[in-house]
Amino acid sequence: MAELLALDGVTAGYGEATVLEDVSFALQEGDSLALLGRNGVGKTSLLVTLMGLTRLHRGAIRWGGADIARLSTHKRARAGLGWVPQERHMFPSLTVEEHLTVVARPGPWTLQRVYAMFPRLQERRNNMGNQLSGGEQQMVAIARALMTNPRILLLDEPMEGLAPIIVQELVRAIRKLVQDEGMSVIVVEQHARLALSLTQRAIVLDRGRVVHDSDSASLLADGERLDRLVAVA
Ligand SMILES: Nc1ncnc2c1ncn2[C@@H]1O[C@H](COP(=O)(O)OP(=O)(O)OP(=O)(O)O)[C@@H](O)[C@H]1O
Repeated sequence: MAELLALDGVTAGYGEATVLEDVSFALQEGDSLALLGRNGVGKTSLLVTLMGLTRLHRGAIRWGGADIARLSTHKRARAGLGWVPQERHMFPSLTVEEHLTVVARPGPWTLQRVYAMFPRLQERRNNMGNQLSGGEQQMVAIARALMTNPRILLLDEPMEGLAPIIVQELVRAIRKLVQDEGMSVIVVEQHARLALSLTQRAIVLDRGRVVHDSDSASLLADGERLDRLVAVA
């Protein structure tokens, strides 16, 4: 299958400060990646770098084979990078349905299909952004990214701060996206075991460097190693 995304020796950061060091990996269409590591190791910065919001000091980022280093965030989104940032950016004066329709672009993901993925959003479609629970906001954030018809979803700690029952609902939806719909995803998650159970491949960062790269199942099976890599010291 064709290469979707490739990072080649990416060193990036904020201004002169370097936060990511020599990060390399490649994903094919339909791949799912768990991006793990302790707090502050650079996971969010990696997603932000893919969106062009850090300074790329060295290395290359290829998207569908083309170098995207000079593309604006907006153009990267239009090119199919579906970013779901940690802050969910709800608009208090828009309904759920308006959140979804204003960003819609042609493609297989329609309002109907997104509602089938998140039935709760269909029930809440006339609610305003500020009348939603944290879990519902997270669903809107993912659904909104789907409405742009992305080729990959970049999910930044989608389960953070959510009640267990909502986490279950979200996990079911993400699993469906990955396994049944073949959606490419990168999931940043503090709940490492959960992220590993959702994905095929896992990368662990430590102080901005890749310190582990394997299939998710084998890291999940090696609990001792996993704890060593991601547990809070
Ligand atoms: N906008 C910014 N400007 C300067 N430094 C930043 C900025 N955002 C993050 N950093 C620094 O970059 C480093 C990596 O942070 P990042 O948020 O990417 O880590 P993370 O692994 O996602 O952590 P967490 O799980 O806590 O979100 C940290 O040292 C952080 O202080």
